[in-house]
Amino acid sequence: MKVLNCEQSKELEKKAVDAGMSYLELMENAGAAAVRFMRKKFSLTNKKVVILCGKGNNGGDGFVAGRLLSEYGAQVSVVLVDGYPVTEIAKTMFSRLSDTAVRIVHYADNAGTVHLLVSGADFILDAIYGTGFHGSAAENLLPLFHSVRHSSATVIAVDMPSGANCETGAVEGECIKADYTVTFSTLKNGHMIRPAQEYCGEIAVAPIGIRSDLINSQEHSLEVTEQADVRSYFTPRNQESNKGDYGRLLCLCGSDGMAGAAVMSAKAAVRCGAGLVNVALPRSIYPIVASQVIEPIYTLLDYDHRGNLQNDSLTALFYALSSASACLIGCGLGQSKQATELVLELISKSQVPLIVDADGINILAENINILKTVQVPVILTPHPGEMARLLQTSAKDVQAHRLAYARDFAKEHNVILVLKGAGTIIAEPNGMAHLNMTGNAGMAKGGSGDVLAGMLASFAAQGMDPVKAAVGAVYLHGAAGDRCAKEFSKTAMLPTDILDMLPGLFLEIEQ
Ligand SMILES: NC(=O)C1=CN([C@@H]2O[C@H](COP(=O)(O)OP(=O)(O)OC[C@H]3O[C@@H](n4cnc5c(N)ncnc54)[C@H](O)[C@@H]3O)[C@@H](O)[C@H]2O)[C@@H](O)CC1
Ligand SMILES: [K+]
Repeated sequence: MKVLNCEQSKELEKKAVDAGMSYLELMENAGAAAVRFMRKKFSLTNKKVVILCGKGNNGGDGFVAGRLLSEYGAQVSVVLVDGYPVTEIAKTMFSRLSDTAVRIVHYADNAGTVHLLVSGADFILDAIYGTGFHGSAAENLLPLFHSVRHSSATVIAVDMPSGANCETGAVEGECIKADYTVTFSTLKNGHMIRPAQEYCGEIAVAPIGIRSDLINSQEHSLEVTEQADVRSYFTPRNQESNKGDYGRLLCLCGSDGMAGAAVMSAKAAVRCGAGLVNVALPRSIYPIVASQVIEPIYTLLDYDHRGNLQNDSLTALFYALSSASACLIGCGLGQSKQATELVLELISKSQVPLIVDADGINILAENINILKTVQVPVILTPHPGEMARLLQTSAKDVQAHRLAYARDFAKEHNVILVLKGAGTIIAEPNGMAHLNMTGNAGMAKGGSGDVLAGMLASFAAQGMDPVKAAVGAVYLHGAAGDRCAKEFSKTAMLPTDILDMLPGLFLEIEQ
């Protein structure tokens, strides 16, 4: 599903105007769309509706809604929160209120009255700020925001909850917490990115008369993954095929004390259809891993008494790499000197897509320039803490700028960056980003990331385009996690339960 940023949204409106619509018509349709949404959901006759209007075009939509709601029998008060409108179209819409029963109140002169109206309202329509808002809400409005927060009215935000940045999803000060947000033509960044997303409530995308061919052809740089997208990434397995047709995945995963990561990533890779999985691991953990997952083959790594990898192990590892179609590095690998050397060797020598997770990322963070020399697709799957290490900042800072940081990193280092966490972002080097909405807090447990890495690497090994492999794996991993939460609860579900939900998901995809 397409998501537009503010500039793209303005571009789309301009195209509609070039194609014959007027801005006034767009505003009339926007206000009418908000009212249509309300009428569909609620009975409005004699209901008290307070419409908070800013001085920009978002306020203009509010004036339109006020006029129409009044025609439909609601008792409407329009509050001018910041004085009279300043744009020509909003001024026109304001003037059209003069022959109606709508009561107009200036917040600056009648704050007490406005607080009473808000606290007694059945519905509050928030048309203070829309896509034109940046920074934090004006200080003098904070008591009003406070009243709205404490009112029992149903709050409907027009286009965007006021106080949220539509472009970045940031909420820097007070913000209206809406029960519903009615937006126009397409979703915008702020509806999908936290923390703004949390203020939107249920989001409805309403048409405002812009032709669908203009919407479809509008350039965009963010997409929310849908099941239909993911389904299209898979082709049915050919009846005549054999294991050689489904790729060979080499996994350099696991170390003393972290055998489970190797088990989970390898199991996930096998579950997701790879023809052959080869796990390279220290001989010391082989019995544990192989007893838990028997489908892979194993390349055993032997170390001499000084802890250096023996030559024949290195030869075996590079032989495995030469026949692999993708290589997963890092789950439970540790950050020993030997692991570091191996990771850097594999990254610099690989001729096939590389998936770098967990300790592989930590090692990369110390040697980031190696990415300049890599010619193959590289997919990094950091959680916010690992991303913070890559960027030498804090996880909190990463979380506050998820989309921007993921995008910038992917561009700068020419990698596919999978920034995990609620609302995982997959950023491509060309600026395109994909947002994932599946998954839940029950997945916030050690091991979930190993499962994801194995899934992603499995798809890449089978020849799926690396971006699709990342987008598809993230979506299915979250969808499987959602099924686990339903069946086992968020508290009790295990990362390995995610693996058990994959067959059901693939059955649906294969239909
Ligand atoms: N452009 C169009 O053709 C359409 C626009 N529409 C509406 O227009 C909105 C965008 O309108 P605008 O671009 O006029 O912007 P907004 O109405 O969203 O807000 C801009 C106003 O808020 C003020 N403002 C911004 N940040 C502020 C801050 N931190 N503190 C105090 N004041 C601040 C600005 O000075 C400006 O007056 C959309 O969200 C949508 O609701 C709709 O009518 C559909 C058609
Ligand atoms: K608004």
